[in-house]
Amino acid sequence: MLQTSIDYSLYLVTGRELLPQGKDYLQSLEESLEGGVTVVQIREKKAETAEFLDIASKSKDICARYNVPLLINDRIDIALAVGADGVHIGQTDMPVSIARKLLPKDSIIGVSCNTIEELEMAIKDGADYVGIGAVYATQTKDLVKPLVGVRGVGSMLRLLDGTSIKAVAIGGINLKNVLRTLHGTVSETGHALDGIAVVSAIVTSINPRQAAADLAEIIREFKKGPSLTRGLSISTNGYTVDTIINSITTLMKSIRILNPLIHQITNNVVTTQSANVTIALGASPIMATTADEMSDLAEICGALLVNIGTLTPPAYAGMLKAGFHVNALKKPVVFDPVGVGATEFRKKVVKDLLDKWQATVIKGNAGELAALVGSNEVASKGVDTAGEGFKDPVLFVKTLARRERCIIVLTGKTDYISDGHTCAILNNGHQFLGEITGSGCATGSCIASYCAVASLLARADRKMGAIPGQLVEGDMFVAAIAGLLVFNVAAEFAAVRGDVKGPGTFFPALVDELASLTPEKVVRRVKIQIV
Ligand SMILES: Cc1ncc(COP(=O)(O)OP(=O)(O)O)c(N)n1
Ligand SMILES: Cc1ncsc1CCOP(=O)(O)O
Repeated sequence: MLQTSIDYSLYLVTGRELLPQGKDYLQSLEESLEGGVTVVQIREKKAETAEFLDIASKSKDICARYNVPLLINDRIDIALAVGADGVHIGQTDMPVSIARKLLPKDSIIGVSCNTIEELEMAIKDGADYVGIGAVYATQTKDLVKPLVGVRGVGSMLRLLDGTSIKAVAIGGINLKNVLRTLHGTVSETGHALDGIAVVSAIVTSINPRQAAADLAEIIREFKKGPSLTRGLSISTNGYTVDTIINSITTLMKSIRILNPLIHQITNNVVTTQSANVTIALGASPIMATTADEMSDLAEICGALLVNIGTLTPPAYAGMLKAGFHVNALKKPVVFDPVGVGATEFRKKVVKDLLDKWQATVIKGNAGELAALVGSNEVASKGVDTAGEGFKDPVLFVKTLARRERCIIVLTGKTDYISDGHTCAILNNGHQFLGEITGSGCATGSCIASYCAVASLLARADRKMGAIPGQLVEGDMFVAAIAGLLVFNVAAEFAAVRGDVKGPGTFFPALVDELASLTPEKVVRRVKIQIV
């Protein structure tokens, strides 16, 4: 089989010990191939040589009928004996150079990689493909190395730019997280995985044909969708102020009709304010933190907001579950890493959350976003930015959006929003917003509310941006701008009201203005620049 013709999309690693009771191994393999598995690796950790040989030989015959390459885990001798298409070798197995000498010309050699250093070595050694992992926790193998996480995979994929080496990710990947994994692992340079390797997601199924078909469809749709290169915005022709304003007008009108439910796991300083702001916009808040209810809430909400302002271990457990379920249902997740730079615990939690689920929008001030990327260009004081902001905020948000595969909102006197390609610069708002607590958190509620509307509209009308292979459907870039703009313009109207004497009377007036704000009033005051 020609190396170039190999499709790594859905790579099955076998695991006979995981078969459902009564399910025959060869039957399961054949059904998996019917469902769309494109590469098979026989992984037999406990079989004696004779048994391994028998299984490999029978598996080879079945794979040949489907024209699917068969690889052998670890054992060069078995690969040679059954005429397999190649081998998969781990870091402590046979070196690639020796395997290459022993195997026939054009054999495929895959290498497991857990770190950048291992990947660099695999490239140097001339591997044909790499298996990067484990991405997530898995029950299938006792892991001795740290989890790579989706963002870790993305930073490794960059190294494959300009090479012909293919890459699959492995470890804990299943139907619920496969799209999130494909989306989140795309590198800053746009390098995507060639495929996904799974054991339990197919082998444990009583219907492996269906399990494989479901995975294969998601992978296929992702690969052909523009989300591969565009991330979470939908315009391929570029945005203009007019197109953005038109879309915001639609979102503002639709929110009062659709009244989306916004699930908010937020901090206990701002819960009531954020809920009231959400209602004033025309959406419905539900403020719930308990892990046990996250799966049900994901089904009924239009979007999720996760705000770590007053982080507690139970809320953290809820956040992990909520984002996972919301990702699986392709709904938006807005993430507000409040005060991430303040403590090591917050830093650890933020890294973990972003590795476990994909944020649609990350919103933060300069201090928070600097801490998120580990930069000391901007300092924080608790939850606030200290001193000057970024030297080049436009470049910063564009780069971070590409790295995190989401929309980045950098808040401050001037707000910067980017999808990694375009940046919107907003200059609305009022100084009172900086004199009350929770205005930043409430902005997160506004962004989540409009993200929900954009996603619901897209699902209802394919023309509004629904793309099957995309992690979240609808234009999240415009939705994020809408959230900021509506909140900040309402603040401008509230601040000049006769009944507003200062920050204390400002907040109720702000809620009133949000409740009565029209698209026409927003259009009149908008100060936006697109770069
Ligand atoms: C595609 C793929 N990637 C990684 C592995 C893991 O291989 P290894 O590190 O050799 O561990 P074992 O599978 O031998 O336990 C793999 N098998 N396949
Ligand atoms: C073989 C292997 N190597 C790293 S994780 C893993 C097991 C993957 O199994 P599953 O897909 O069931 O998590």
